[in-house]
Parts: sequence; structure tokens; C-alpha cells
Amino acid sequence: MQAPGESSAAHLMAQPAMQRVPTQRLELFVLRNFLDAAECKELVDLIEAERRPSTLANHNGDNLFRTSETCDLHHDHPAVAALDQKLARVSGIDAAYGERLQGQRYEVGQEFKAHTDYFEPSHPDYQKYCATSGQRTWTFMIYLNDVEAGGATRFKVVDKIIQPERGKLLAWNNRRVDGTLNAATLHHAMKVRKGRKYVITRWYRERPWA
Ligand SMILES: O=C(O)CCC(=O)C(=O)O
Ligand SMILES: [Fe+2]
Repeated sequence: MQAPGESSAAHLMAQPAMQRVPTQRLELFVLRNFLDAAECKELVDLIEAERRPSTLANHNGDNLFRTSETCDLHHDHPAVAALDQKLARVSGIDAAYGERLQGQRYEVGQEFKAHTDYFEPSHPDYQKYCATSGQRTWTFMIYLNDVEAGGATRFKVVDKIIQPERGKLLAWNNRRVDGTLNAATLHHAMKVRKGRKYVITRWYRERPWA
């Protein structure tokens, strides 16, 4: 059994067509065709309708660190509610532990430089971000389109590159199996070279999101 807010390799590998990316240093999974073309299109349209410049929780003085645009998705929209439920099933994590779903759009030249999704406990704002709902546990991310060139997600510590592909789900544990934060999850959303890239990210927490 997994703790609330946590997925597990065993749960994920029991999902049809789930693949584990071969590396000892982190739990990283790919599921192709998690969403179909129509589902992806509907979500892209929602992101298009409400995007705003992306922000950073841990701002580090580099204004070019995350240059994409973000859209906070509305969970009362049927397409978003359906995705929320689908993610709950595949992850095994109750949707209540998930932060609000976020869409991201990258134009040519836009990126999100190498970062980890967990919050650094030494950061002055750690309490602000983690006091209520705790640390981020797992990240689930869906690519909503095929990108003409660029836009891959690179896990540089383990030297794995995941190519964007319409409907593909990428999931990883931000911590090691023993619960400690895993710096090998460092990842870089590389620059789009041609076309556009749309993704949706879902970060889960240790406690219900509030
Ligand atoms: O767009 C990607 O490939 C990765 C996005 C990401 O790392 C994030 O939103 O935390
Ligand atoms: Fe990330």
C-alpha cells in the first residue's frame, strides 16, 4: 500500500502500457497515448484562452529561467475534471492531494531551465509553500502536442531525454524510495526550436491541497 499523496512503482507498473525509464537513480515512467487527440485539443484550447506569463516559486534572479506561459485550469470545466479523475486512477493518488492543474505553453525559444519540482527546505520561503500541504511528492505531466523541433524534457543527472509526443504522460517521484529528496530529478524543459509546445503539469503533495 502507498501512503496518501504517494504513487508507487508497483501501482504504476500495473497500469497497461506503462513503461519505466531504465535508471537506478530515480523512479521515472512514461505512458504513451494517455490522452487521445480530442482530449488534447480541448485542453490546448483552454490553455490558449487563459495564458499568462509563467512565474517561479523560488525566484533566483534569472529572468530567463522560465520563459513559458501558464494557465491555471478550472476544475469545474468538464475536460479538466475528466483529466483530474484520469490522473487519480493512473497515479493511485486521490485528486485532493494534487495542486490545481496547470497548463504551460512554450513558443520558439522558450524553456524552463534545469530545476527540481520539490521545494528546497533551506529556502527562506519553504514554510510559505509547504506549511499547509507539505512537500511535493510526485509530478505527473502530459504533453498535449507533437513539437516540430526541440521542447524535450531532459533529466540531466541521469542523462535521459523525453521527447514531447501528443498524449504522452511522464511521471516521476521527486523523492527517493526512502522519502529523501532526490536531486537526480533535476530536469530541463529545453527550448522549442520549431512549432509550439503545450503541457499540463500536476504536482502532488504530502497532504491535501489547500
Ligand atoms: O515542460 C516540460 O517539459 C517540463 C515542465 C516542468 O518541468 C514543470 O512545469 O515543472
Ligand atoms: Fe519541473
